[in-house]
Amino acid sequence: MRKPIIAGNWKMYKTPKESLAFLDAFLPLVEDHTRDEILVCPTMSSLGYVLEATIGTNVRGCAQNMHWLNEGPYTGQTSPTMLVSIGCRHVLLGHSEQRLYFNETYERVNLKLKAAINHGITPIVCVGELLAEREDMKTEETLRSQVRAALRNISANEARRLVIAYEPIWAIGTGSTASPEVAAEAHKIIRHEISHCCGEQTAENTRILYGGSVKPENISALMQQEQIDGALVGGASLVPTTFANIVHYA
Ligand SMILES: O=C(CO)COP(=O)(O)O
Repeated sequence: MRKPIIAGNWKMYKTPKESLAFLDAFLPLVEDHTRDEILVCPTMSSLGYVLEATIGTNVRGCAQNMHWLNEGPYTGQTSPTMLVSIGCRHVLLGHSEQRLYFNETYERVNLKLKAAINHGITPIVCVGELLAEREDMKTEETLRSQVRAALRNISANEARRLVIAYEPIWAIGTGSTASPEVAAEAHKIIRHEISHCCGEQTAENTRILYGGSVKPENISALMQQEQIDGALVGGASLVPTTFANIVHYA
């Protein structure tokens, strides 16, 4: 059984004060919820506050990125040991906004993935095709090569905690969600490639989340697909009641 994850990616929104105000409103709305793991991913400046405010609750704070080394002359970066030191046990890796605007590559995602695993941090690796790739019938090829590059030299044992997020770039922030069938088809391709890289059992156990214009109105149809094990929510996770509704309708 794969326990679903509902994660809210706050991107570059919310100061520490706004993050804490969100949690004040949100935590009571989901406090009895045990069916899914619930994550929020604030910016680095808010992460410590969020981690502290969620101690003893069913919500966890997740970093939006990290470096693969423990320390060094890398301005602007945060290391896995630094995340662990503030109690952070989840990280997003290879988000499309990192890939599109900050030259993130799957070679680096692979290094980060290994570092996360070595530090006991659950990695949520993002993959997903551009609209042009979908239109050129290159979705399968793109997803397979992304998964293969991210999972290079990762053993089945290391991939135990792996989570993948399928986020088609054409669905992010556009309001046009992938249909449940289209998403499920992509998840099947991803699961197949995981099986290729790390074995069938790993593929069966890996949670694959869908992301891209998830809202309270479309979450339950998406979650009805056997292949879809949760959601990575952007814009709709910024408002406590909206995100709580997504958690409840999932
Ligand atoms: O990028 C996303 C989550 O990581 C999706 O963003 P939206 O839900 O705003 O489309």
